Amino acid sequence: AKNDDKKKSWSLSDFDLGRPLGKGKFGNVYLAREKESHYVVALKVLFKSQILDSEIEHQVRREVEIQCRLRHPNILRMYGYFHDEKRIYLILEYAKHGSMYKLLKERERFDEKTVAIYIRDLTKALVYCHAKKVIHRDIKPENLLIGHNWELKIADFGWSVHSPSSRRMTLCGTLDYLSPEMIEGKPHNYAVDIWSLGVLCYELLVGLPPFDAKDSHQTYRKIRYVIIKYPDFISEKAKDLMGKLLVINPEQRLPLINVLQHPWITENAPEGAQPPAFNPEQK
Ligand SMILES: Cc1cc(Cn2cc(-c3c(Cl)cnc4nc(-c5cn(C)nc5C)[nH]c34)cn2)no1
Repeated sequence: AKNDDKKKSWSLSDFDLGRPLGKGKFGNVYLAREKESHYVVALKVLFKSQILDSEIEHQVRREVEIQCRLRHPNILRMYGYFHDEKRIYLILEYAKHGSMYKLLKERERFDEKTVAIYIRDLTKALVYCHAKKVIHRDIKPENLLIGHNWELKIADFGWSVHSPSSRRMTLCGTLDYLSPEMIEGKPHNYAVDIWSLGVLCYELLVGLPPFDAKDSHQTYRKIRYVIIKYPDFISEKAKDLMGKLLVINPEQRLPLINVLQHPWITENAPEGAQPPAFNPEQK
């Protein structure tokens, strides 16, 4: 029923609502099923009052306009949106296996072949975004969901912008993924996503982000001087790739296209290699 979800203007009565999937500051995400097709979606419900109060209306508008335009297997689809008097509803793809954040907590860390597959797929999604002049700016386990075939999907484009941008962002949430130029409020571009790809690679391999520290000042300092310790179980090739992504000068970071040709990726995540399935009982 591809074409009619273009023409159709949706409303809440088109859906049976299911359990809450996640709660956020501005609203919640519910499992939902479209009544006619029985198609299962994730319905993100945002309160207009909260949005207007917090002046993040432009952010929500941008999230919608950006995510509706992006079509990629490793980017969570937005099928449409609608609103009623009090709320805005975003009709999103349902990611069957939840967030990378939860999976990482459950498994502590992943083996190098699994991480290389995730990084390969995330890099392809970012190459696609950058080709459409979109920088995500908020790549971290909380914003990555796991689909039906255990494939990674970038979600939550609430922080994405069109490059270049120097929009001041209230530093809410973890600092661990911020690049040096964002910390210093300098104009930033696509290269911030290359930096956060390096941070994510480390966290998936080690189980902790590379600049983890007891307080934010220590984290700032570690980021600004790129102070990283690699555990001895990390391979030389993995360290080589992260060392080429976590570079202070944005221009000197390894371009995403070259990430796909790096030996650690080509040897651990050859074309066609799929992410492993993690069954809940498998501990
Ligand atoms: C508000 C608010 C909360 C969030 C974070 N968030 C995203 C989801 C979510 C989405 Cl958008 C799509 N598919 C999902 N699948 C799950 C899920 C599946 N399992 C087995 N467990 C969970 C959880 N969550 C999904 C939920 N919360 N963004 O804005």
